[in-house]
Amino acid sequence: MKLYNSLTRTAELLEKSVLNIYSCGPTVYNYIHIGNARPSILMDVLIRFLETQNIEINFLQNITDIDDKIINKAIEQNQSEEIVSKQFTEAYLNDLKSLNVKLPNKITPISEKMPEMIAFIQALIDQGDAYVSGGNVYFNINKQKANYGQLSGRKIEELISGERVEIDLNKKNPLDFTLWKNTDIGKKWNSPFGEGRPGWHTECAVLIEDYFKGKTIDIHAGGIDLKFPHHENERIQYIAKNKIELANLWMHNGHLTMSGEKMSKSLGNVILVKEFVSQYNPNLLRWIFLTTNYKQPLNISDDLIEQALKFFEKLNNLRKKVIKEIALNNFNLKKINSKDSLYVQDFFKFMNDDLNTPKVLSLIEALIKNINNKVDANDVVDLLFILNTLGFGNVFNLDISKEEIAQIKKWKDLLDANDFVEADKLRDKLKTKGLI
Ligand SMILES: Nc1ncnc2c1ncn2[C@@H]1O[C@H](COP(=O)(O)OP(=O)(O)OP(=O)(O)O)[C@@H](O)[C@H]1O
Ligand SMILES: [Zn+2]
Repeated sequence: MKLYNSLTRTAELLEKSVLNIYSCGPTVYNYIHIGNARPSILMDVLIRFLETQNIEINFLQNITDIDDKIINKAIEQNQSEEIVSKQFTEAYLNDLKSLNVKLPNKITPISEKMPEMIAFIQALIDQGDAYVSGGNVYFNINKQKANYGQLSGRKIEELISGERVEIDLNKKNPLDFTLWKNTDIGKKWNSPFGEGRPGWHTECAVLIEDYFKGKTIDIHAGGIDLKFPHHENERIQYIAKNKIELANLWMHNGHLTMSGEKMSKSLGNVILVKEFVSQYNPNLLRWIFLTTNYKQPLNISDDLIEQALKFFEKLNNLRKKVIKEIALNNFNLKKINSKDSLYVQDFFKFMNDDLNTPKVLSLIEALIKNINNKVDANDVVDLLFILNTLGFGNVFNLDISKEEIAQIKKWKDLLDANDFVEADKLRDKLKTKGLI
């Protein structure tokens, strides 16, 4: 398949049978919002799709369980940092489950890798790629000028004059970033360079090095806001330490916005995942994300939610229609053609084209229309396959027991015999079960 690589700014062919993937996980100081769910659902769709082609996936994600935001929350709640991070790690995993997102192969809280972090930073100091100053350890950008800025596509001079860089007299170069932070508050670890905590960029780089044994991974994913400085700084440390690229391909999803502004905890314009799923079927969010290419920004609105509701209503009506065919006309879900149909071929073509999900949704619409015209086993099986691959769970569930078939038949007989009172009673029962 072809995927867009933020590093080379081209769509590149992905042709391996085993893929090592990393995605930056949440900082666990709060519940996640539906914007945070965009990278999770994106990776879920990508991985489910790759798995249909028997590609083996090794997917690692971190949990940032040490951070200033967690410390502040712990102080605010008068609780330990461990309790706060444990509470929100569990909430995060629950939210993923509620969205039918398959968990990564490995989820590692960064606090579990402290000796590895310290060894990594020490190695960078030993080789002159990092230095101790004012109790902190900084990465030495001057030594890596040739590689720095490649991911974000910015020149060092531009970055230095940029307003995002804070002036710090401890630094040799204003772009030098913190690998180890000497701090007064929060949990601290002992290290040869003093008590403190690792910086966020180092955490991801070390986890990747540790889990993937210092190799170049295939895909590194995360939201576009992480491209600079976070991913740039992850990458440069890895290059300095291991003399190889961190990732062959960098994948960045666009932001979910609300009224045109990035959905963000700090701005407060958030819909939490747990709020969303208590109000709507979680599949709505997945559908909403698929309406737009993952690289583009996506604005959530009442109108879009309305469109999603309509789509699932249509799908549910179709499901009932097929169930009726199964119960009353002995419709059999066996595929007649063993070869991939044109629909499935198109599905692969669109997905292979950098996950062109808007086109996939149009394809689903066409398939639904076709089945509505004539309930055909090949079409129904194709629709099931496509919905399943996209991770829509059992939204198009056609399972029906013999007993339920008998009840639908009986309802039909009662109607034919004009026994409307009994027919209505049975109809209510079948309706509650979502069968008609
Ligand atoms: N509005 C958004 N749309 C899409 N992805 C987002 C959005 N906000 C955050 N992300 C992504 O969610 C993932 C988790 O990030 P993280 O926990 O750092 O969120 P965050 O940046 O703290 O959120 P916020 O900006 O709301 O405080 C990252 O990959 C990040 O890029
Ligand atoms: Zn990261």
